[in-house]
Amino acid sequence: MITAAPKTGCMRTMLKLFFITKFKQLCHYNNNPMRFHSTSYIQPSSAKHSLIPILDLTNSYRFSTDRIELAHEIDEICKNIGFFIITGHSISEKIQDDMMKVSKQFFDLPLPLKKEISGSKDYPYGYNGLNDENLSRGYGKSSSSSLADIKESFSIGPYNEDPIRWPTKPENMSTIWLQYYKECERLAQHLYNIFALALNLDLNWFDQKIDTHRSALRSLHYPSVSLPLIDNQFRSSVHTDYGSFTILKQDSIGGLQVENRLDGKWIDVPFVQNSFVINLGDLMSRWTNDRWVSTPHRVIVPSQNSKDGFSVARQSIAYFSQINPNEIVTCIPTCCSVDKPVKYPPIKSWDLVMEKYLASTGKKIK
Ligand SMILES: O=C(O)CCC(=O)C(=O)O
Ligand SMILES: [Fe+2]
Repeated sequence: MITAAPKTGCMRTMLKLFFITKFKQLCHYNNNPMRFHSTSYIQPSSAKHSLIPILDLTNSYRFSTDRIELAHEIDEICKNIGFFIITGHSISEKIQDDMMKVSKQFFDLPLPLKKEISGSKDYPYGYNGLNDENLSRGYGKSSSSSLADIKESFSIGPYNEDPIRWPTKPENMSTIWLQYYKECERLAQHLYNIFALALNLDLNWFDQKIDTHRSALRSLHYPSVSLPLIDNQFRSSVHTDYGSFTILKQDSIGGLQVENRLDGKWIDVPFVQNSFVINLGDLMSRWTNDRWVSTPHRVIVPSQNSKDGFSVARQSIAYFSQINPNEIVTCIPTCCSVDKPVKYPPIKSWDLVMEKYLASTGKKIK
């Protein structure tokens, strides 16, 4: 339960907000709009849709007033762009580096070894090769690409459900992946707590919805290819993520872009050392009755990162946070009212996710 802050705490928070607002105004006029927390206080409305805010979580782990303040900021961001970058998240750089390294070793293996574990309708994880996926097919809008994404990936599901199918090499893959998965699980729990506050719910409202979650961890490799690409071909074609939200680690190569919903222009997601990109998925948007948005994004080959007519390879790691597979997704109580009637019929969370997954892998086209 959230308890009301004592009056002195209230005063302190108000004063703090006042000074933060003033500080942010200064930052803004110094042409540095990216490095502060909120989008809500000073930016013109178009900026709410065209900046990827950077949030430092450090104090939100320690002080409830900071958690509440952060929750307000996150609510604004999730209403407008649904993407933000977090620092101060408590996942060590060593664990992140190990995960990148072991994934690279896997992708460097000969194709038959990588294909030992392939995904199917019954096991939607394992290896997906260069022609296996077109994310925009699941997205199904006119801006979709008809060409496969130029990427390969390896994914796992939860460690406490069916046994995970591991490749035979590299040997330490399972240890490092499980460690990374569990760190993301912890970070996701913290984010759910903040999301609950942002939606005016009890801090622990999401706990029972995620205690048997079926989140997936996926490592992505975008190989070096000769340029120029065929028109309309992408490393990851335009899509929205399917589930609750994504915790993404990207390397410094660049190329991840988010669509500005107001003018359709593409916004680059900057690389920030030791950070994660958080973006909402379709399930969260539906669950909140569209109070929060699941924003289209894609990965292009950035022109500044090519060498001798070839693109430089890129790597990323995505943890797709899902809720319990049997949870019925129906409007979160604080997101619907007489003025905001429920928009969507109830649906089982796993059905929602699988529908899109199968469409993007061509196993079932919508
Ligand atoms: O690799 C990235 O930066 C983003 C990948 C992505 O959006 C996805 O797999 O859903
Ligand atoms: Fe995505």
